[in-house]
Amino acid sequence: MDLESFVRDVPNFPKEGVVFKDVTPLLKDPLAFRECILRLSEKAMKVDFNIMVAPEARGFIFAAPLAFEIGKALVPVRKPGKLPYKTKEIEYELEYGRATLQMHVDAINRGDRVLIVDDILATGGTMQAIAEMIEESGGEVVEILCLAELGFLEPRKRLSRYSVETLITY
Ligand SMILES: O=P(O)(O)OC[C@H]1O[C@H](OP(=O)(O)OP(=O)(O)O)[C@H](O)[C@@H]1O
Ligand SMILES: Nc1ncnc2[nH]cnc12
Repeated sequence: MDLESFVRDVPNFPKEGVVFKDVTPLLKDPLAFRECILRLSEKAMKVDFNIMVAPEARGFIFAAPLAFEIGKALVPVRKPGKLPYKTKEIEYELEYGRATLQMHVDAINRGDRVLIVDDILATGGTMQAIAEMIEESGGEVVEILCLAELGFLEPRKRLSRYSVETLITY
């Protein structure tokens, strides 16, 4: 199945010059979404890790069924003010602006082996920020796994310290 055909380009969203990769057509097609989760599972099962970490909001959509499918722990990274316990946070830049993400201070323990999951890898800013929080907590990022990467933004250069796997490359 050609998963790429279920991702729609929306020019000039959320701002002029950005071509937004819209995954909602993929979510709306049960067979395509299922195929996507199974293909991500195949990749994730090759990795020796104990915790999956994913950012709000689109990361959750892919990480939750994936964690369920392969029986792994899931740690949510959220936008500010959403997590109820003590948090650590990081400010970062992504393709279309600046943002902040938070994680519970006790979510990652020293020695944890972490797989980070998201939908779109654009500049890699979001992944780099999450990796920093994980490493500050003593965890090791063993892989970054995303549905699609925007190769022309060269996220792999910025993430050269990490193993990066994706299903679609633009
Ligand atoms: O590689 P980058 O340049 O950092 O961009 C990628 C990030 O941008 C999007 O999230 P967004 O912050 O738009 O949040 P959302 O999932 O709530 O839509 C996407 O889901 C990734 O997390
Ligand atoms: N072009 C893009 N499409 C969808 N999500 C994104 N996150 C960052 N850049 C993006």
